[in-house]
Amino acid sequence: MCFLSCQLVLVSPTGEQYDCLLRHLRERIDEGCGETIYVVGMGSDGGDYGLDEKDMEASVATVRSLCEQIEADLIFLRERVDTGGKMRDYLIRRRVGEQDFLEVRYEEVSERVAVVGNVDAGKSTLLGVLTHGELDNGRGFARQKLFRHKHEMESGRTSSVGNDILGFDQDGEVVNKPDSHGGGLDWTTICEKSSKVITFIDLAGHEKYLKTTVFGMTGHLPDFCMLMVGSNAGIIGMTKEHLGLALALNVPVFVVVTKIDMCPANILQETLKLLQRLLKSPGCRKIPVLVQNKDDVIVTASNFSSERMCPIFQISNVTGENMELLKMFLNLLSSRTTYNNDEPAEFQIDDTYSVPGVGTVVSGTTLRGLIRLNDTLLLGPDPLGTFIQITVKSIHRKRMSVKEVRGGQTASFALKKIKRSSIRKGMVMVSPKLMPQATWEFEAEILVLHHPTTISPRYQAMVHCGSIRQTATILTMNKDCLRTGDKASVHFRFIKTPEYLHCDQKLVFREGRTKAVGTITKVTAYAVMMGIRHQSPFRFYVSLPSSFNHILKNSGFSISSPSSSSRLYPQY
Ligand SMILES: Nc1nc2c(ncn2[C@@H]2O[C@H](COP(=O)(O)OP(=O)(O)OP(=O)(O)O)[C@@H](O)[C@H]2O)c(=O)[nH]1
Repeated sequence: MCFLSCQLVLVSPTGEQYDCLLRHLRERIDEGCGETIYVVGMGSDGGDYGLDEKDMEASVATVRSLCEQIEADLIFLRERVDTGGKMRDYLIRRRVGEQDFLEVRYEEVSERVAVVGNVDAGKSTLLGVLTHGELDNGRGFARQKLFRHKHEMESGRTSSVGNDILGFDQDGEVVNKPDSHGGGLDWTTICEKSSKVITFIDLAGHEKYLKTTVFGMTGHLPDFCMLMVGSNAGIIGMTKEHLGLALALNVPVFVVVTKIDMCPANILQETLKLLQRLLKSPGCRKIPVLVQNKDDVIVTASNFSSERMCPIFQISNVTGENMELLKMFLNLLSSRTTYNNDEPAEFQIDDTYSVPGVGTVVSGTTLRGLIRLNDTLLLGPDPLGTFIQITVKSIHRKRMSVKEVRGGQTASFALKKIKRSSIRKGMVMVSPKLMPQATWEFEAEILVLHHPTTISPRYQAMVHCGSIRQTATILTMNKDCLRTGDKASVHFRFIKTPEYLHCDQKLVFREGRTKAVGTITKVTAYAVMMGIRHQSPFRFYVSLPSSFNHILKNSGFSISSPSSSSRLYPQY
């Protein structure tokens, strides 16, 4: 493999070398979830670089041929000339697959970006500008297109987790087109025309909605986090909380500083200085990079998820300044999470709907494995910890009917013969092979990010884990009490209903301004009534716990019922 480290490797490879290059490229594309940035004219160890015109042409021809073999597009990004000669950066992206079902295609390459930041930082406005292609007027014009709930429209605040998509074609151009009727976006057309789709998860900025934000960050599995800061307001309110949350959950963060059109130069510089200081602080340990041009975009995008680099963009939603750099970055963003389709399927539910004519619909994220139409899965746990068999009758993804969904993809499923009221957020649908068990108690290693006094046993707070959101009590811990900055191993117990949990899952533990993050280390199944209920009135339990009465009392058979209003079809 050492020949790969020579910059001349692509000029005229032998058959064996060509196969090796192909294997190497395939691996990189798989690692990058369908795309990679490829530098021509530089050895793989970065040591030798530079080619003359003739060798560059021959090398590009080889790369083009490699791309044809793996059915990928080769997109030119930039050329650099150094003393050693020329180097070129290309984006190589796998082409979209054709889906024969209902003749719709869906994109291969897709990233989820959580949008956070303080109230008025311009989150909804930027999403409106990006996804609807029209600049803002500084008085809330662009965000109008995004508001989903009436009360948000009235107060101008985002309170629900919203989703918007931005599609890029093969040439990196935005596919979303301004809508002349003022209505919503045509997701089907966007997905059909795109080789890459970004889904934005617009999370609330107001402290009042922190639980929605935490839920969005834990439950929606974002690949990246876009932290928005108003240049005139600076690092205020929830900015640090949101940054801390993203870092604690290991989600790579990039920063967008908005409103540069209305901010005096000295205030903008002050905001940038404080931001850089915060990012470099021991709590964050990031390398801030002010993105000024296309080269900065390519360098930061290439090193983003693997390195500690944190790009900072300075934009205006009103004049559109630097918007092209941000769009280019979004097009080049590539996550490193790989999913194995052979694993048994797991899907977490984060919302339920009643759709007239369709029935009960659940939406959420496929955590792993592949789910196909007509698959039989186990849905649960209910308050008694049981799971019921269900069959997947239809699948929607980004508002389109599809035949299957894979790990990392959001989707909604229509379920037959099941009431919406018997399903709640935090439930899962999993492959029967997993023999799922519900759990009341678990242990986690936690870090207290903030607590005004001390945390001790019997303390109760809300646990967010994936789409689970339930109060839990601390039963025991390996320290007498915990203060801000303390780490401990803590034993928790849910107060209302058992949940389906895994070791290694991240969790957020919060109540008011108290916040702790952690990782589940042990899941206790002793108090679980495990069984599979078929769609009949009969239940059977594999084991009865000693604390049976206690559990019944605690669960009260009451499932927290989802809000009664029948909403629109889920926007996945
Ligand atoms: N001049 C100027 N105004 C902007 C810019 N971006 C946003 N605004 C204005 O700032 C106000 C607040 O923007 P929003 O998008 O609602 O802020 P937000 O962060 O989504 O706020 P929440 O949804 O409440 O969390 C609106 O009136 C926008 O028109 C910008 O770049 N320049």
